[in-house]
Amino acid sequence: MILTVDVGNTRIKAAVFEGGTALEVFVFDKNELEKKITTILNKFPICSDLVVSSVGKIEKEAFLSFENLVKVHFFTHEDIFPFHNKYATPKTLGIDRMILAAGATLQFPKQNRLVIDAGTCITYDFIDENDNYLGGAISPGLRLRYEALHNFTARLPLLELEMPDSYVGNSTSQAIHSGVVNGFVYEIDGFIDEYKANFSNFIIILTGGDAEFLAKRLKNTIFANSNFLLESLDQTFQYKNRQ
Ligand SMILES: Nc1ncnc2c1ncn2[C@@H]1O[C@H](COP(=O)(O)OP(=O)(O)O)[C@@H](O)[C@H]1O
Ligand SMILES: CC(C)(COP(=O)(O)O)[C@@H](O)C(=O)NCCC(=O)O
Ligand SMILES: [K+]
Repeated sequence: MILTVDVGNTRIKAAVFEGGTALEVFVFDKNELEKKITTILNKFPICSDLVVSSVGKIEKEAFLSFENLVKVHFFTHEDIFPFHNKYATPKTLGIDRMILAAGATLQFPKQNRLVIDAGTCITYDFIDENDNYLGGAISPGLRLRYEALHNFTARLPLLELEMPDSYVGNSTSQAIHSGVVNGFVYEIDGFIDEYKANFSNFIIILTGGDAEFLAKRLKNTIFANSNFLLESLDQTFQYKNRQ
């Protein structure tokens, strides 16, 4: 039994896995890390390993206090991944993107794969059928768009996510909702169309905090798997142990 932990820029997600199945998923804030991990390990005392990927401000040191309970594995660029990394700056590639690419490679062998992670940022990662990781894109996520409009202007309010009535926003708030929500959906459909035009066959994996919201609104039919990064951590850890 292993505990996987994904430290993103907004929240921490964790799951206990046994034989490839998530038994329970937890979502919490950075300042609750120590308390939550302790609670989880008390609930699942037969956990042998704690497997982490972090792109947030939390480093390996934050997990060292658990070393008397479990083996701690903090993924880094030095680990072995099941794809050929063609990124021009492999050392600066987000470790979350590497785990997503590894999960896609292991779970969907020998095909083109596009992973879209709609979290703090939207990340796009493409791994071709020969297991070459080619790169993708990074753009602001849904919440970040609302916050950026407010933080970098004098007159735009900070709004909570709401479905716009129309693409023609007829008030300041409707114009913001249209720009943020429709812009977010159009961008992702636009990228998918671009990949479709260039690759006859590929699978799309949609994940991240906004995946469920997004899946219902895309023109392209895609199922959301909010736990894909946690599943990929489990699979990449099993892969590493087979090497
Ligand atoms: N309770 C919540 N707190 C923060 N963000 C949330 C929450 N529920 C949904 N979201 C959405 O999730 C997105 C962040 O996704 P998440 O996967 O948590 O990010 P990260 O992996 O970067 O930490 C935000 O754009 C926001 O719209
Ligand atoms: C792009 C990211 C900020 C996404 O983080 P997230 O939205 O998952 O919190 C992260 O993958 C990162 O810090 N990447 C480094 C740059 C790169 O991947 O090229
Ligand atoms: K992301």
